[in-house]
Amino acid sequence: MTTDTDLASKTCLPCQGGIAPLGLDEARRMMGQLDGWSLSETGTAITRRFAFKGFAKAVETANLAAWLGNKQGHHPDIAFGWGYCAVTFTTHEAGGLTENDFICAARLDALMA
Ligand SMILES: C[C@H](O)[C@H](O)[C@H]1CNC2=NC(N)=NC(=O)C2=N1
Repeated sequence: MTTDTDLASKTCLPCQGGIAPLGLDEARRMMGQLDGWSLSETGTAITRRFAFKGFAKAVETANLAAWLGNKQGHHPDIAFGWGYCAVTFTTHEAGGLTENDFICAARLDALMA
């Protein structure tokens, strides 16, 4: 999809309070630009669960997601253990999803590809 490339080439804007989160319809529309991510039931977060055959890859992925978050100034919630790493993006300042979450998701996908 060409739109994936577009999202991954964007840079997160600093999050500020008072920003309205994307509505559920808009969030669903944005999901069309990502593969492998799932939208939370409330439409306020997106998660991708990476599966591996061991622990080292899970740790590597957690580190990569943390590095990306620091670089973009937009920080994911990360859970990992043997065989998996789950990365969740939401915009705390907005109380839901913003384009920043989709940018970081697309950037992580590009790094993992
Ligand atoms: C000032 C700074 O941009 C904000 O505190 C950032 C930092 N990282 C963040 N990360 C995420 N995931 N959501 C935020 O709202 C957020 N806010």
